[in-house]
Amino acid sequence: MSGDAGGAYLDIDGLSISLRADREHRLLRSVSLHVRPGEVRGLVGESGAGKSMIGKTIFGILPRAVSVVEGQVRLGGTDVLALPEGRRRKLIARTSALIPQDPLTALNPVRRIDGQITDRLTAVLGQSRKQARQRALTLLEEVHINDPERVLASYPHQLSGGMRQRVLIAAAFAAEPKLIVADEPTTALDVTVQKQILRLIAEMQQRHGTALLFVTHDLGVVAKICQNVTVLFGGRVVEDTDVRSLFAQPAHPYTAALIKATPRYDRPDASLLPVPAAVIEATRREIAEVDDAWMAARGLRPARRATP
Ligand SMILES: Nc1ncnc2c1ncn2[C@@H]1O[C@H](COP(=O)(O)OP(=O)(O)OP(=O)(O)O)[C@@H](O)[C@H]1O
Repeated sequence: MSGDAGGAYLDIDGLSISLRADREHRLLRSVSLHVRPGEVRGLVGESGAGKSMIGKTIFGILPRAVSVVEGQVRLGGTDVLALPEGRRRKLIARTSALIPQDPLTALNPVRRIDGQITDRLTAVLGQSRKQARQRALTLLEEVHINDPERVLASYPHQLSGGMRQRVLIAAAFAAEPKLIVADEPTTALDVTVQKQILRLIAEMQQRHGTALLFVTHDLGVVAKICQNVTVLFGGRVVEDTDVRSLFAQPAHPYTAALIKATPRYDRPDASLLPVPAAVIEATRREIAEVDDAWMAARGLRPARRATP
């Protein structure tokens, strides 16, 4: 495992979250993860691994049923979990942005695109409406929208899925955030549009030098745009490495199996092997042991053998 925190903008250290109703059942298990300015880090795992919970913790939007048990989430050195609600919101608005999975639900259906980009600029950067509108036009050009005036005047339903995602990418970069979390941003799009959007996110990230945490279940996407990767299983980090090493020498058997289960763009005919049940079982056992040690260290009762 690498996990070098030096110079990172986002530092997550020992983060555990659990259900309020059962604090010993952790959904995230002592997760540590770091993203430096200019770095693209993939956060990979199958459905239910806890990827979205990490993003939700950073943005302070965890579901009510869930709470943080321990750990730190630092943005530029400030622990957001230790801040009072108002200050936390301000810090996050000033420094961080989310590119969500589903562009349609992320946009307000009854407002024109204009206000949905410019609000952030007036509120966060204190720009006048006129300045904000000019900046919005420039941003839409940056995301390769040819007729930005028309798009600013449109309602979300008047745009295609790909166009809506371009608008959200423009909105995410609008206030020059230090950190962007992209939460499966291409899942809702068809394959050709996915490729364009992926390329666009990479291009914008490089131009702006942003720290980017790219959440995905697809190792193929990781190979394309990430430098480093954190692999989650059952809310626990099983591997944290650079992308080249991940594919050349996966350290964890689960990661090795996941690679074999991932379609390759360069070898579309290669056969795919599902992750073997034995690997999943062994990884679950490993996590159960970690849970036992975690509970013992806190003087809690010996663990039930719950599956992660
Ligand atoms: N609102 C909620 N209340 C309680 N538990 C939840 C809630 N949402 C998710 N969970 C649980 O938290 C765990 C992690 O879920 P999370 O959505 O972070 O996974 P994920 O890796 O993002 O999956 P996906 O790729 O399907 O979005 C799962 O066990 C899930 O059942």
